[in-house]
Amino acid sequence: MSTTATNPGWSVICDQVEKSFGSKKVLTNLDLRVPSGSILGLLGKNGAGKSTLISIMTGLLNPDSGSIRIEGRDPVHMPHHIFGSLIGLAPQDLGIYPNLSVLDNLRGFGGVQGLTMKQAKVRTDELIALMGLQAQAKTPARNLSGGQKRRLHTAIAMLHNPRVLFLDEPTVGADVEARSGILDMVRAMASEGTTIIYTSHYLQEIAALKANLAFLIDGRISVQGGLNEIVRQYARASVRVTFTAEPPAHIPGWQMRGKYIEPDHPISSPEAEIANLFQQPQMRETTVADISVIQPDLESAYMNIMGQSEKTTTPNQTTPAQLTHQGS
Ligand SMILES: Nc1ncnc2c1ncn2[C@@H]1O[C@H](COP(=O)(O)OP(=O)(O)OP(=O)(O)O)[C@@H](O)[C@H]1O
Repeated sequence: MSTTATNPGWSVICDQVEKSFGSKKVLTNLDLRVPSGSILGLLGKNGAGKSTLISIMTGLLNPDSGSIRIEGRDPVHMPHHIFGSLIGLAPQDLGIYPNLSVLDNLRGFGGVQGLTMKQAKVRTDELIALMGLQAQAKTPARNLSGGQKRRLHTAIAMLHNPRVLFLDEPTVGADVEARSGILDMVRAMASEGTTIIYTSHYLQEIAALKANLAFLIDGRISVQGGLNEIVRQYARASVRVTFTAEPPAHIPGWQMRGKYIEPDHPISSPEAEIANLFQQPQMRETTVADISVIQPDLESAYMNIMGQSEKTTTPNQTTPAQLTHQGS
């Protein structure tokens, strides 16, 4: 069956996926759809099940139940050669040969992934330039810095230009420069039409990639949508009023945080909150050092989404509204 005939527009489809380790249920009734050619930021707390889900989507782990399609095919039963050409995976643990140079790692893995020697050479040169590792091309991988190793590891998953690329925390341990190099590589792959599933705890990276977002909470994708859509729906503006000395005694609707106070509730108009604050009698005896308006952003949305999930007692009831996949 052709991909387009069965799943027009979807690179990844997970339906009702369940996975437990012993008595521990990690994924439960998980549904996920990822449009072809998009970048998905898969977000969730430590231990939420992101790596487990990636292992299932890449056929390394069997689900207990449910169905998975990658480009219309079941990853578990896919012939090895087709699987290899469709999927690229950079897991969290580094997979490079320490005694081989950067060049030989890339050319060697290129051969394993079915590239001809000529293709492997061309692609290796491209990736070395993209990674900014020209000066280290002949350096044994064991002598690279942590961030350089991480770049090499990520590049290996990209060698064969897979249709779907899974990157599990690709910037862990990377410094600012290495991180920027990895983001450039991801953008380059996305611009070629590769679908990318990207996990990270660095929200700024997800924002910089303009990725769509999926929040894995209590074993399922509880919220999914475009970046702007998520920020619009879940992030809140706030205001922060800092005092030169001690903040005033308790003001209803505000909470103290050291030398500053901020509203203890979601606000719709920062200006109205500030005007209201200055009408309070407690404010007469104080000297204000600074008033800042905090704009709604992904971090605020993340905290609100996670906060909502903590207030629920039953899994599968995490948010009142579930967003669609589109938009950014
Ligand atoms: N092979 C395994 N055997 C038993 N438990 C496992 C196994 N693999 C994962 N787990 C458990 O499943 C849960 C989900 O782990 P997973 O690594 O998928 O989370 P994660 O969201 O990727 O976390 P992190 O952000 O810390 O990388 C954790 O409680 C983990 O201990």
